[in-house]
Amino acid sequence: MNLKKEAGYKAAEYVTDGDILGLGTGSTTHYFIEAVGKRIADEGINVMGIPTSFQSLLLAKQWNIPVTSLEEHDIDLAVDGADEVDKNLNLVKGGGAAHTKEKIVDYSAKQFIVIVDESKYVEEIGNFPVPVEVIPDASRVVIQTLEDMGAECEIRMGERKDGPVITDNGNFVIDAKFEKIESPMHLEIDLNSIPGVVENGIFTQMVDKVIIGTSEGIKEL
Ligand SMILES: O=C[C@H](O)[C@H](O)[C@H](O)COP(=O)(O)O
Repeated sequence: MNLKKEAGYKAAEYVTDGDILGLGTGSTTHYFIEAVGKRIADEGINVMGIPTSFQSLLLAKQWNIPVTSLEEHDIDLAVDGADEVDKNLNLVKGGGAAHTKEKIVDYSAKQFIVIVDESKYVEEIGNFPVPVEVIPDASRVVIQTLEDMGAECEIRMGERKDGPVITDNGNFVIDAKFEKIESPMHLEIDLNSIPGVVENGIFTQMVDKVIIGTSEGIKEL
């Protein structure tokens, strides 16, 4: 069973005619976008998408989902994946370096649904290093500050691209591994107060529902 696909297709059932959708990024959201595209083709529902990355923009175009922007519309429903989810609905996101636009879109939506397979559901977040998007010129001093906060840091490197990953916004990503995240809410705020940090991948607010694809079927939190 493809658990990411199960979760993505389940989330598409929550889409209603006329919705403005936030389109998350990643291999799970891929299936949500596909399922919405199929509903447009099969049922003729009338929706528009606001992409969170070039990846989701291209997928929306592939599935004939009309795209718009936050300049034009508010979002009714955002659907997005996650790298970790805990029982308090705290998330770590940004494994694909898309967390900055994702947070803007997801936090502004009237409803925010997270879709994951069961491997992402954890007791508490923090095993997955926290992605921190930084202005490139600030990366050395941001790393110093993060290390002072107890994190082990790496600038994320490209694959099939020499040098650092460059985000859709033209920045670097530092992956910061904390031994333990005592308070996700405070860490989310504290990281964003470091000069040079654009956004971090901890999401502690706004999640309305988590859809988990498990080998025993869909579970919803
Ligand atoms: O930057 C990427 C996003 O936050 C993704 O939503 C997250 O990494 C989960 O991706 P996937 O569904 O591919 O595991």
